[in-house]
Amino acid sequence: MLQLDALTVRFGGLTAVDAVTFTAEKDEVLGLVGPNGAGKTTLFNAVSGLVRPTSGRITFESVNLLNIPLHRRARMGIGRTFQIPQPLHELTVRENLVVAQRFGTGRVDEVRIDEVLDFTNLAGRAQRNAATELALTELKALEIAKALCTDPKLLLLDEVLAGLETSGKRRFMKMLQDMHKRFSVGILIIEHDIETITQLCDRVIALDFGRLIALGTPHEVFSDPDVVRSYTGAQA
Ligand SMILES: Nc1ncnc2c1ncn2[C@@H]1O[C@H](COP(=O)(O)OP(=O)(O)OP(=O)(O)O)[C@@H](O)[C@H]1O
Repeated sequence: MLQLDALTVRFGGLTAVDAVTFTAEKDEVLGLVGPNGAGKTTLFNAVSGLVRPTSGRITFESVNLLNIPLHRRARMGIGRTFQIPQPLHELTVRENLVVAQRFGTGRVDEVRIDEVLDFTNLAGRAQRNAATELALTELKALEIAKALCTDPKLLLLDEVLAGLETSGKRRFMKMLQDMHKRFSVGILIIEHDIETITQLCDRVIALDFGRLIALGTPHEVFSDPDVVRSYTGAQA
């Protein structure tokens, strides 16, 4: 579904993503790991259209994304969440979903919004102010809900589980697994926690200094000497 061929993003002299090649399929949950600064968010930005690649190619369902702007990528089915939840201030939870859906699809589908509110356990909070009246777990659920409203085929999730305590994290992981099946949405997820990635993902990509250093099952990747070294080095 999504294919990256030698994708490279440079910021001046810094190569944030360095000739990365891989394919993500609709029926899988794919993890993206690597130490801080490895290039994970930049890769997401290139796929969603926030950053223009320096070289290489990104195709989605065989369409070259190079000259396709952000909103059209959303309409093609590429959804994303941000590391720091970004609700629209002054608006309720439901209004946030309406805005996100209109941007991502060009229309408003109240039935879909109700279904998504229900699925993300936000139905009881629909009339609350999204910026000031939600707990962290609810804010993160809203990020997922905003993306789900746009009927995505592929969701890019940027550290959606970060900051949650154990039980919240467990509930959220279950929601992501259910979402993958119920809405037939492929998932590409950035996450630091090895246990979470191992439980959630079919395959994992490890980046280090922008380069893809391992790709395989969680077990294969987390036992790869280069990955162990990159994680140990990062902690040291
Ligand atoms: N707009 C930008 N301009 C210049 N440098 C940038 C820009 N965005 C990211 N970088 C740099 O590119 C490199 C990769 O950053 P990126 O945020 O993609 O890493 P990451 O793996 O997502 O890190 P983290 O886990 O901390 O979120 C870093 O060295 C970062 O400082």
